[in-house]
Amino acid sequence: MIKITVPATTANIGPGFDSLGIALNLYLTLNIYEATEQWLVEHDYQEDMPHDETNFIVKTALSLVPDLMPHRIRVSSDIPLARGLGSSSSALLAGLAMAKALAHLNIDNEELLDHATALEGHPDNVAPALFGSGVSAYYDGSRVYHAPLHLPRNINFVTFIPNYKLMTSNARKALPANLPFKTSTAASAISNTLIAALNVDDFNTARELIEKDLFHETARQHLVPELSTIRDIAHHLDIIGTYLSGAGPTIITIVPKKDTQQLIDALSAANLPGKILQLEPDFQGLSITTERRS
Ligand SMILES: Nc1ncnc2c1ncn2[C@@H]1O[C@H](COP(=O)(O)OP(=O)(O)O)[C@@H](O)[C@H]1O
Ligand SMILES: N[C@@H](CCOP(=O)(O)O)C(=O)O
Repeated sequence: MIKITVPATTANIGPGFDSLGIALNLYLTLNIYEATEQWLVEHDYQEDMPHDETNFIVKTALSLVPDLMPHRIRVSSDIPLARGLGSSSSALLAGLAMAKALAHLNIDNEELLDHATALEGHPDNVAPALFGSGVSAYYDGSRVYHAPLHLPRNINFVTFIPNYKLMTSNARKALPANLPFKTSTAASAISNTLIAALNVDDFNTARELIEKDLFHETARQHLVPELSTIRDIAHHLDIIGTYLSGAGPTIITIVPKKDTQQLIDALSAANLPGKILQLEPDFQGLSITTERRS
């Protein structure tokens, strides 16, 4: 049996729109069993998700190797769908990794990343899902340039997942078609300075810049009213950097570990409709293991 695991991801991290992302410790697991006549996809999603070759994971695998031999596969995942935690990127990478493993393809992670980004359209989820930890990336339309993002030690990602879904494609429709030159300069300066602050463990500067995004949050905040509520709660505790995870609706506050419980208690008391999780970075990224049955 071949087992593929891919972590969840939180993208943008405030001002790093389509560029910054961090892998988190929720996982999609894909088990690949025997070869079969037709693709057979078992899964435990509550959703109406195809069990045949029209399944997204199989379609992604076939985009890389069109004549891939069908197999019985099983997908299980604790990454919620369409919530801004990179479920589509995890499924997409699982499909590509399956094609690579079954067809014994000789492609490295760079090629895998280019292919995954071409399918996803932006690298900020697929890059950290592939490599683990934090990544800053730029896609020029054919190739991804990327570098690790330094993460402070002793932080948690206090994650509020609303009860409703928001498809990334819909949240992208809310974005402006253009940004004035002055705004773009400021937006990129904020993002650059956030990365520089993280590099020297200056968490005081970093957490302020996390909330100064000029690229996407203002345009999307009407879709996720909880963003301003959670920011207010977090600011009262004076510990905080809160941002819209990916395209939303999940909202994440990066917190020093010591302050985590205090924030979770305050968020729980607000009784917002959704789930609160305490997440941590994943440092491994995508993994493929082969288990031999005796
Ligand atoms: N394991 C999976 N198998 C099949 N399709 C999936 C899987 N995970 C995600 N998807 C597809 O991706 C969609 C969500 O993608 P998207 O809107 O980008 O949100 P997210 O922020 O979760 O990536 C789902 O509605 C579903 O169509
Ligand atoms: N940069 C993208 C990130 C989308 O992430 P997802 O987890 O919501 O798919 C965007 O903001 O649109």
